[in-house]
Amino acid sequence: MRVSFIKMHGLGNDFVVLDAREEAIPAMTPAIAARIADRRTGIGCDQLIVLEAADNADFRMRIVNADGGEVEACGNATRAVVMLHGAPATIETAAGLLHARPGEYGVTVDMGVPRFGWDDIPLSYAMDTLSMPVGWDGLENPAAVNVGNPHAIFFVPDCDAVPLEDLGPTIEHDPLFPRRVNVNVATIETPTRIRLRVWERGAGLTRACGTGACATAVAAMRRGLVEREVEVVLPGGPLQIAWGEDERIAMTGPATEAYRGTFEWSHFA
Ligand SMILES: N[C@H](CCC[C@H](N)C(=O)O)C(=O)O
Repeated sequence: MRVSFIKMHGLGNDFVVLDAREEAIPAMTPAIAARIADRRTGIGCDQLIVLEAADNADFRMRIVNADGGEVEACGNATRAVVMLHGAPATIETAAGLLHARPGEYGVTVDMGVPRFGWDDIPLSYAMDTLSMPVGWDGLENPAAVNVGNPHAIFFVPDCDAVPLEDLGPTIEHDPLFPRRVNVNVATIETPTRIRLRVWERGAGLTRACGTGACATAVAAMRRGLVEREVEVVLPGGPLQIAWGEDERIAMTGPATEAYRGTFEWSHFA
């Protein structure tokens, strides 16, 4: 069966988008997803995004990491699918309903209210999630935030100097994080600007991470390091993050369609 796809990215965090609303696609298993995402033998992407019809939303968005694991949230992909939709949208995700709208500066997504409880992250046992009494080879005292998905955030003098390709997988798979974790290393440049690199759960180093930018901005605000509206600069470019008085996070940034194509499903099944 030939399947159509759209290759998209948000600041270089790239996606293979399958629109199953009109054209049904065969069952997506973790193994099939990982084969499609493989950059050498597949199409290649950080995440696979499957759009489905939804009863109480404009559509449902399923997010599958490059390792085949289905996860709750993806900020950059949310902007991408809303750009495809071309109008304000309510999107059903495993983390709940998201609201988003295209605008002059890209797409703005209401990412909802972040959670900070140790069991909301989740962590394996109770601890202060604003400054956790843990460390890994020089990365110490992270914050933890759940923005639909779990994030650990380390504030460091120079995020570019951190060997994230080595420490990322170690922290991602630490038993402290029963659902694993996205690993963020951030440098506060000014009260309105944060530099960020992310090792993503199930995808590795990416050019950008929307949920990572949201989690990092909120953690920095909770620590009094930045204002309530900041620019988060990732390797792929900047995102604007605001944390409103209503406790909801607004993320604004670009999304890009790269190309469209088709592939033979049986090649990956
Ligand atoms: N790796 C993330 C999912 C994708 C998040 C990232 N691509 C974003 O833009 O938020 C996780 O397992 O929670």
